[in-house]
Amino acid sequence: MQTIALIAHDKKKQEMLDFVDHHKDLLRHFHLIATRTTGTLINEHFHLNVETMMSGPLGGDQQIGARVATEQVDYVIFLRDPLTSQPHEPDINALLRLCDVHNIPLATNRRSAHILLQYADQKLNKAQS
Ligand SMILES: O=C(CO)COP(=O)(O)O
Repeated sequence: MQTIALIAHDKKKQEMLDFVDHHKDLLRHFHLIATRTTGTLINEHFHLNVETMMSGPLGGDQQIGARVATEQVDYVIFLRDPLTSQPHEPDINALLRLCDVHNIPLATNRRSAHILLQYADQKLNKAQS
């Protein structure tokens, strides 16, 4: 099963919930991992069995980065808040960098996340046919 990492900054959490609601039938076919608050919220609303790491500011981005570095993540959806400075900015940048190092598809806003999931859906259907 392929793995998708889902991460949202605080001001993007509702957007992430709306996004997951829209795509939940597809997301059920993936192993989902997330930073703690994001993943807990998704689990409370949709029972998608998201595996949670630590919260972003406490090292969750780094934990997901470690999974990216060890090729255990296939896609990353990170709804970032570009208008609020984050205390753990270096961790965020490290995660984005690792996605580029390992050539992992990364979407950092909702529209690109939709496109990413359309692609993931096509790949899934191809693999199943
Ligand atoms: O801060 C985050 C990503 O940088 C998200 O962490 P939480 O999901 O724990 O809020």
